Amino acid sequence: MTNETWGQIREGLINRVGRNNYTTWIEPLKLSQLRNGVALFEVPTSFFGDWVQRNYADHIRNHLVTSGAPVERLEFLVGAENGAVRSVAAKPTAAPRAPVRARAAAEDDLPGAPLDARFTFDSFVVGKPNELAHAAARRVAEGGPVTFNPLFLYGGVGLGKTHLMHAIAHELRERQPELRVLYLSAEQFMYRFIQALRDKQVMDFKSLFRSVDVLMVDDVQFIAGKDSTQEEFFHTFNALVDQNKQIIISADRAPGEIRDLEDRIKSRLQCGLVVDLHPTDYELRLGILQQKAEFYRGQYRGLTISQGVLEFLAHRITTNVRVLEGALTRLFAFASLVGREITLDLAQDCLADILRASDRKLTIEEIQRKVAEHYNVRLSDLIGPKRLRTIARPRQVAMYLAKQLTARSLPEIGRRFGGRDHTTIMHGVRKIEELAATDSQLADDLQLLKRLLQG
Ligand SMILES: Nc1ncnc2c1ncn2[C@@H]1O[C@H](COP(=O)(O)OP(=O)(O)OP(=O)(O)O)[C@@H](O)[C@H]1O
Repeated sequence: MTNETWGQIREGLINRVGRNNYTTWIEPLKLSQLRNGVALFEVPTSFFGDWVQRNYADHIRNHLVTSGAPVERLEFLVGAENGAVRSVAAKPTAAPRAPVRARAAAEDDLPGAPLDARFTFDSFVVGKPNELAHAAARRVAEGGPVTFNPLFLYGGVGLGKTHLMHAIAHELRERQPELRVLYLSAEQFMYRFIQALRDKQVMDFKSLFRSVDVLMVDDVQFIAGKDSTQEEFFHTFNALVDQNKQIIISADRAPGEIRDLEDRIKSRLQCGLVVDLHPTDYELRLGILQQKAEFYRGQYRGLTISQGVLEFLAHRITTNVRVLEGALTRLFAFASLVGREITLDLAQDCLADILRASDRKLTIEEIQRKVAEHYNVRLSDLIGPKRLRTIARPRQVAMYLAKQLTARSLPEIGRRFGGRDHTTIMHGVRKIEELAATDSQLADDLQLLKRLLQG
């Protein structure tokens, strides 16, 4: 099999892995050779090869076998600039840690935001929901040749985007102090730009932003709808990419979902690696709590917190990490003030408001409204009797989400969908489950809606 044939058959994987994953991980793979049951792919970086090996190797192998190629295993080689290749197994060599001396010289004139010293890789707890974002951030922080540009991190409030960006900046500054690393929020980018316009110093602004080696812009959704800032951002972005300088961006949603952001910017933002920080799961929350509790134990000497209380908090506070941290901080401060032990009772008293807010239940009406808005259909149609496919499918999506995201029974859901029978709801839920397994667009829609509803 040649690379050309691979190019023709690989599209069959879109349904298995979803379009986004296909574009990011499958399309860039070049089949270098297929011999003795081993398919050898060329990949841009060792990180890339590792990720594909871990997550997509089985899909690719099965697909090759069903397409008639006798493949037993996959191997990945990193394509080097001169055409030579090195095996993915080879550990990437970390850039030597240079002394911190050159740092001030490199960044003296940069108008960035200060970095939070606590936001490092060491203090970032890794779990399934943020595994890829963390790995990608680590890769960028190693420095070396730019492999994906930009790195686009997105996710709901308080899930660690800023933490990861600061961690990259800390690490780069330590490894390569001569690099000009600029971190700022999109809001600060806009104010600096407006200030430059007002002071007639736009050329200075442009040359300053084009002189950095690494640009990090946090919360980029802020510039949506702000036309001249978007324009300037677009030119800065292009100038840096042309110079092969690393850009790291964060936002509260994927580039394609940011309203009022110009299409050309969306498409630029999608060119690199787009990574989602998923809402936390129980294990990750517990891990974060354990790490922070360790820190507080040192601060409030003599004060301890039992595993049971930590588990209780991880179960009950599911909104985001910022709230979780806030709860623990309050608990330690309160216990130390009143001189009491941290018990479950104390936690329930002291955190009553946070626990109540976390208990807020999503309603079926909220789900229906969000789904109607997403598919651009009327709420009354979504609940009503119309059988048109353009309405019936969103209706089934809403039924599916109502079952997944609330504790309501099928008859209860049926009542809220215009008095439908529970078997109709069950049919709708099953239909969406089946379709989502093969229809990547639908799977993406479900993921987005869940995030919006739970965020
Ligand atoms: N995986 C993690 N391990 C340790 N701390 C974390 C983790 N995720 C988030 N945090 C902590 O949660 C708090 C909120 O994180 P951060 O500010 O990075 O969120 P964000 O995604 O940028 O949110 P926003 O969109 O509101 O800016 C920070 O104190 C951060 O250190």
